Amino acid sequence: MTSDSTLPVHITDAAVAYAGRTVLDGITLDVAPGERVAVIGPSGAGKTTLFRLIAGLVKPAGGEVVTLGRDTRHLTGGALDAMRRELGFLQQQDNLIPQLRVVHNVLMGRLGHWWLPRALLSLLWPQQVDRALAALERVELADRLWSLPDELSGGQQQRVAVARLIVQQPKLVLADEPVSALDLRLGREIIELLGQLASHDGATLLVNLHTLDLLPGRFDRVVALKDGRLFWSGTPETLDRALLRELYGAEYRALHLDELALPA
Ligand SMILES: Nc1ncnc2c1ncn2[C@@H]1O[C@H](COP(=O)(O)OP(=O)(O)OP(=O)(O)O)[C@@H](O)[C@H]1O
Repeated sequence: MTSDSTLPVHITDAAVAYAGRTVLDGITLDVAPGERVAVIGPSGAGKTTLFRLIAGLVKPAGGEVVTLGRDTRHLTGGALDAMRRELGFLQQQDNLIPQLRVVHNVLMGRLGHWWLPRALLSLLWPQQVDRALAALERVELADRLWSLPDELSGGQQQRVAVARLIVQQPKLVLADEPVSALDLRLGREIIELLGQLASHDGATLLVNLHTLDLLPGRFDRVVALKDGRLFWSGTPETLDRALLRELYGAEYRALHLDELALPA
């Protein structure tokens, strides 16, 4: 049983250990429906592990993790599949299947909604092409319906991956460093498209973000992790330089955070 099963993410005092080494500890975090949350912190802080924990890919060594109303400690088989259907993933790269044309890659987002025969048929004869096209129009790639991923730039490939999320209609999107391989302008486009999944499609959004320039105006909340613990949480507007220095330590200069435009 859970104390609040209505939240997309409800984590209480969770810990994760890899081979006996604790990498997340004392994590308590609630995320509201439709909220856009950026997860930040230095390398090795535990950001990816937090996403894996929420997705049910790792089980908490202690505490409780409830994702989309389901306690991940007890999820197996069909219940796990059902939760994953409602979860959308976006990684830094390699989100697309290189052998499949854009239309098929986008329609992979429907796979979890289709019976197996329809899914197999779609690989030969794409089902719901109009749906793929509408999603590609939203990411301004309607003219690339029949391209192969290799024929697209890195930014275009990420936009196709966002189109796949649009057709999937996940309740919760976990985007793990989705713009780390892109320059600032292309990264901004992807973050804005992800934001529309929240504002237009009602999804809840968690983004592991290294590019802090993209925070203002695009996220409701920032959650900062350090050494496997929740270090700070607040709005992007309340982040200040002293806090970032303490959070990032030696990485502060290497990441050029002293050049970041901040209130103080
Ligand atoms: N499968 C694993 N087995 C053992 N240790 C792991 C594993 N995955 C991650 N770790 C360790 O857990 C800690 C947290 O890693 P994680 O990838 O979650 O950090 P992160 O904040 O996402 O880092 P980065 O920003 O560099 O990607 C690190 O010390 C890492 O070495």
